[in-house]
Amino acid sequence: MSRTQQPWPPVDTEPPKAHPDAPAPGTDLPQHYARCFGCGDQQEDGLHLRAQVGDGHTIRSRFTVTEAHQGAPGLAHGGLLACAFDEALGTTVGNLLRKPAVTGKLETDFLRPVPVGTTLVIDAHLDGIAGRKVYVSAEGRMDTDDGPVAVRARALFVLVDLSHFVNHGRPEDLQAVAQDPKLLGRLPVEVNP
Ligand SMILES: CCCCCCCC/C=C\CCCCCCCC(=O)SCCNC(=O)CCNC(=O)[C@H](O)C(C)(C)COP(=O)(O)OP(=O)(O)OC[C@H]1O[C@@H](n2cnc3c(N)ncnc32)[C@H](O)[C@@H]1OP(=O)(O)O
Repeated sequence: MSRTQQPWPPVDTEPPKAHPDAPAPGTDLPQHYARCFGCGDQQEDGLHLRAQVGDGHTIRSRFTVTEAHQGAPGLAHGGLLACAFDEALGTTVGNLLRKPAVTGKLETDFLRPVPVGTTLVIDAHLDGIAGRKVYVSAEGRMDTDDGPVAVRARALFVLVDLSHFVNHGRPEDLQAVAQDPKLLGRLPVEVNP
């Protein structure tokens, strides 16, 4: 199978435009949900991604592979690497557009094995928007921002109304958030895509 990529974005898109209230370049982003496997501090073995806004529709995330994230001995599980990219890409869409969105499609290219102890530096970029469809891509480098690329990912996120989460989330978790809103980070200003 060839690694030749299809054109990206796969459809005609408008250039992305950050929301006027999007956090400025240099801003450290809070976790979006304390129980999120990707970023939450209440998930002991979660990925604990930390993200910072970059220039020009980008967000840089960092994720350190721990013993809990192994697939083969001493190496990161590919599914968890995909999870890290899902989080990094979703954070980019949510924070720059200030609108809720969910992953519709996520594809990953695993270029190098990633040993336990590695910190992946993941640079994600908003690529284009077509109606509710938001195209975003990222690459993850080993340990430093100029390290070798280990993983690349591309995703389609679909903008949704907040009712998506209210209608589909498990009631006890929604209730926990209602009782302790601090479980959620900064919510999007615009709730209607
Ligand atoms: C209270 C919290 C608020 C949060 C916001 C905070 C912001 C702060 C910052 C940061 C947070 C983010 C960090 C998290 C990161 C992790 C994100 C995840 O892991 S999300 C979980 C996994 N994903 C799902 O569970 C989706 C499950 N799927 C669905 O619910 C639906 O299928 C959905 C919403 C994706 C689409 O359903 P439809 O009925 O609304 O719309 P239709 O018409 O089907 O699709 C819309 C368009 O998208 C295309 N589309 C949809 N899925 C596609 C696919 N797989 N491939 C290609 N196109 C697809 C369709 O063809 C359509 O295109 P055409 O408008 O007709 O051109």
